[in-house]
Amino acid sequence: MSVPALSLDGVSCTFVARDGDAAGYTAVRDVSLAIEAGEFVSVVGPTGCGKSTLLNMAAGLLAPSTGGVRVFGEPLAGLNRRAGYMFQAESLMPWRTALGNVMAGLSFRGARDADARALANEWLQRVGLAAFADRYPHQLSGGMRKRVSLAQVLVLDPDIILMDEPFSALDIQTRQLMENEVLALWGAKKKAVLFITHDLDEAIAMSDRVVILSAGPGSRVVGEFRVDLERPRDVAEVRTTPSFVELHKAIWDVLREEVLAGYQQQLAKA
Ligand SMILES: Nc1ncnc2c1ncn2[C@@H]1O[C@H](COP(=O)(O)OP(=O)(O)OP(=O)(O)O)[C@@H](O)[C@H]1O
Repeated sequence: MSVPALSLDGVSCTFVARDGDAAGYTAVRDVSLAIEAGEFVSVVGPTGCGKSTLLNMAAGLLAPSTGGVRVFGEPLAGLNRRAGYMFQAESLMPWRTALGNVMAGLSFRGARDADARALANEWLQRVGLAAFADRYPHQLSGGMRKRVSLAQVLVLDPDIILMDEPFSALDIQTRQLMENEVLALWGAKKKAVLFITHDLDEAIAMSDRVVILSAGPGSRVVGEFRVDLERPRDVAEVRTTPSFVELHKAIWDVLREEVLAGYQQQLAKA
């Protein structure tokens, strides 16, 4: 059997409470999830259930309180260096041009300037920004900045890509364009992807598998659905197919309960 690119093995994460509560707050409890090389997996769940916490553990930014993370079979200690991350927040360096931003990771890794420049230009071209290489982030649109971030991640050729609601700040049309671009790039050179979103349509349209987390505290996996929709997919078109609609209904049947539970908890906290 092949070794998964990424596996979370019975991970839990308890945050220490600031109010002196000795038990702290357990965001996720006993979650196991394996992503094969080349597989695109989305995790959905109600707001605040612990999706980002899972991703941060996979990135090595947060150590699990119990359980462990393995990367291609090796226990992860410290940062996950085989993974590239793309987060919801803007991550570009405002003092560097688009090209400078894409080159940065290569330079940090010790690449020769000319090589880094050539590869970064190649990636800017792939994400449709060849003509904008000299622009600074503030001179680019939100969608363009996301494209630069994408190039910044992919230029390093990571085996695993971790994405935390990367397009949630974009308008719907730009978002769909970006989703299609990600799928095209992923299809050309399949990597293991862990994609976090609260948008079920996006999760189904993009993924091979959708994993559902329960409402917190102590979120756990409450459902897992394989998405056998044909590829290549157009994220806007695929949503209108009967198989998509059927799958959406089946997943929503499970997710709805959790979303309602999460909402109730938020009201209780307020
Ligand atoms: N550093 C921290 N200290 C204490 N509690 C935290 C910390 N980080 C997250 N939490 C709590 O853990 C829970 C899970 O947070 P997380 O950000 O993983 O959820 P999420 O599912 O990604 O949320 P959203 O969908 O709103 O982005 C939340 O209740 C949050 O308040």
